[in-house]
Amino acid sequence: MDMSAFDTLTIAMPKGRIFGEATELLRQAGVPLPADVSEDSRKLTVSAPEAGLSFLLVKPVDVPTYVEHGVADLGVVGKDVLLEEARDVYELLDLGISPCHMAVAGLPDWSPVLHPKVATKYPRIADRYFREQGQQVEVIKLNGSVELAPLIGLADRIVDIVSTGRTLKENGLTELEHITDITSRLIANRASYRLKSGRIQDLYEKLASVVEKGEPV
Ligand SMILES: Nc1ncnc2c1ncn2[C@@H]1O[C@H](COP(=O)(O)OP(=O)(O)OP(=O)(O)O)[C@@H](O)[C@H]1O
Ligand SMILES: O=P(O)(O)OC[C@H]1O[C@H](OP(=O)(O)OP(=O)(O)O)[C@H](O)[C@@H]1O
Repeated sequence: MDMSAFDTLTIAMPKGRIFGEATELLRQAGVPLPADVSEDSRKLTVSAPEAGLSFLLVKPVDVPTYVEHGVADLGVVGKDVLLEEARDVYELLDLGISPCHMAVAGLPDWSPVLHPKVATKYPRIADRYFREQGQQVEVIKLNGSVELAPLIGLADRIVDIVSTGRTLKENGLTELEHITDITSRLIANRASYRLKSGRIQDLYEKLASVVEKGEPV
């Protein structure tokens, strides 16, 4: 039996790094994911009407936008994106997947300057971090290959994600300060959270129980 649009839950899924772990977690929680909710698929929206579910396959940084505007009821997204985008959404659950951390890094022989230049994909996080440290910096926004900046004199330091540490190591950089730990989160649209509370609560509980068991996804 197909459910009405009112009962359908739309979930914004991040393509890329988080995707595999996120879909595996949903499967473990008993969510029937259609075969074309897959990294190989070029489809951007997939529905499973019999389960009352619909999936949007989107860029990770856009997940909070879809959820804030209510075109998705729920989303899966990294805490880094939530901190950077500062969207008006509920953060429901730490899914514990795709762990990494945000750090300040630089050349090992870096010596302090009064107003360092900081290159980053995360200008808000960097701004807030250095403000809290009482340090004035000039933030330079980049969209990738951030580790290059100190090597070629574009910046004195970087703020970026560290996971294995391989990118820092291979570029001769060293981690200077740990800013915050990052994992992926389940987020919800504020109105959906009230209007679809039964379905959202049901999925929340199933996911929370999988996360609590802590089995590798
Ligand atoms: N080593 C890592 N580097 C970057 N993000 C990581 C890492 N490990 C886990 N993550 C998580 O994965 C998310 C980024 O995923 P992904 O790299 O697919 O997206 P993206 O940054 O939009 O990709 P792109 O590099 O194409 O711009 C981050 O928001 C973060 O929460
Ligand atoms: O500690 P590691 O395991 O090396 O992972 C960290 C690196 O991975 C990410 O870059 P990404 O691969 O997304 O490329 P980008 O330079 O295009 O952002 C991140 O921005 C770091 O550069």
